[in-house]
Amino acid sequence: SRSPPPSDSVIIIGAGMSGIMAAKTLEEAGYKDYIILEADSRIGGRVHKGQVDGNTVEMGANWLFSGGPKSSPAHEIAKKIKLRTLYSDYGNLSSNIYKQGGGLYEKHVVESAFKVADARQEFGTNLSKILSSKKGGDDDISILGSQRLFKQVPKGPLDLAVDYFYNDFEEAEPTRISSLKNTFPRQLMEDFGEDSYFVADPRGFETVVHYIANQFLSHNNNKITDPRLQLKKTVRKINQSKNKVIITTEDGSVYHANYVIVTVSVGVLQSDLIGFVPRLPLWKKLAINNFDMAIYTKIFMKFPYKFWPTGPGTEFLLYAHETRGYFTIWQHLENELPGENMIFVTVTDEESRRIEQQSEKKTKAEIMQVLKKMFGNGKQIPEPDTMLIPKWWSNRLYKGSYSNWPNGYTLHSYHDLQQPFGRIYFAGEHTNSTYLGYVDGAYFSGINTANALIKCLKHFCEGRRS
Ligand SMILES: Cc1cc2nc3c(=O)[nH]c(=O)nc-3n(C[C@H](O)[C@H](O)[C@H](O)COP(=O)(O)OP(=O)(O)OC[C@H]3O[C@@H](n4cnc5c(N)ncnc54)[C@H](O)[C@@H]3O)c2cc1C
Repeated sequence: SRSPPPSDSVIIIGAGMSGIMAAKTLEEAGYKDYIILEADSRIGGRVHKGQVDGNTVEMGANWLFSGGPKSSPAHEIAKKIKLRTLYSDYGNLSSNIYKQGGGLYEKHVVESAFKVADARQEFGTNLSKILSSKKGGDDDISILGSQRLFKQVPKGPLDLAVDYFYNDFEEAEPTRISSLKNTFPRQLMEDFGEDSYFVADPRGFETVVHYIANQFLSHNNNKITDPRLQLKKTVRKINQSKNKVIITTEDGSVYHANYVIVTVSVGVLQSDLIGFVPRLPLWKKLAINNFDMAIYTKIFMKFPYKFWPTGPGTEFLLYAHETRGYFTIWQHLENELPGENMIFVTVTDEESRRIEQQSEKKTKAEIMQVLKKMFGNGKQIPEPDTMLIPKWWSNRLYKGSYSNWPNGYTLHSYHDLQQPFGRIYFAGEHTNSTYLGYVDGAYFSGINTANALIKCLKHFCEGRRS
């Protein structure tokens, strides 16, 4: 276009929860001159259903939370649209932990391991509160560091499996890495509650994002027709000058606007998918590259028949191996998808990276070994008919699952991560310090960043120019 763009035009990069909420916030404030550029052929981003032989599973976000003093906006919408969710009951886990070589640990043995894990967490949470109460102080320690200080470092397969369940199952990174101060207490659970509900609806969790989008983008039969949403547009360059931004996509399209909101994951920002002209300043590059993108992988399997226990109190199972995080956390899907003979295992971090790089055949063989130990009991067990291994890390549009705050990363750096640079604003799960890593974090980040931009359009711009 030859004519100069109107002075309040905005481009939003990414149509995940944060991008959709940023657009909605602009729209409701009367700023309708925006375009959303999304690389994928769908909206929703990391809220993404998959199919296993016709059964819907959630490859990305899966749990919603409740029972706390505040309510989770994602959960509220899920209730409104009657999304099917099932309460995750971990209460019987002490009867469901398998030894490395097979057989269950005795309940009382596991219960004392849980007691120690609870004590570690309590010590860590108290220490974290002390560290946080020092205003402006940068003192922090890793979760593992706090366990050392408590003279209670996990060792042995059972203790490692329990520690992995308490920590990595949520942060998706090892305790050696995660910041104690910025992890405990887990603010999301303090606010929204610890009761977790597993989304199991054939429409998928992503219906929540669609529901929001349909409130302000024109649509027809559930398909968004609004020309301001442009799918299959992978942004490769953001060129910023004094008066505007020029955005180039992979297919050669060029877009002009006055401001841009970048909602891609911190993993994508760490990659070279999007080139910035001029380059991002050092303070911004440090903030981006010192933060962590964790990896969390659910490997879904459908078998010809069930050879694991079903019925009350059996949904969650742990496998305790001497290698921390080696196919530790299992969940069967008998409640969600009865009669479908489905189960999944969760891996994180280096195990996720390893599995993404090796053949499915190799992964299947490893899993069969584990399943044989857990449930074989000398009997033959069948191979899965179908496996689904999401590859969040290899996918250039995500480069991981969700962000995690590493020990040593200061509040000052975090502020730099959130800060706009000139006309470039940042949103996304990783920019919400309260609910970092969650769908609700993405939700609020979209609102907050759009509001900061609206403030700029109205009177005052925060964006540092160098
Ligand atoms: C395996 C897994 C499990 C999870 N479990 C939970 C859970 O149980 N509960 C929970 O609350 N949260 C969970 N999360 C986290 C949650 O899914 C995310 O925090 C949230 O969805 C992130 O939203 P976002 O808008 O910040 O980012 P995204 O959803 O990543 O949106 C960014 C969008 O930008 C697009 N994009 C990337 N690069 C470009 C480009 N160059 N040009 C154009 N578009 C681009 C992407 O395609 C994407 O659609 C999980 C995530 C994963 C992956």
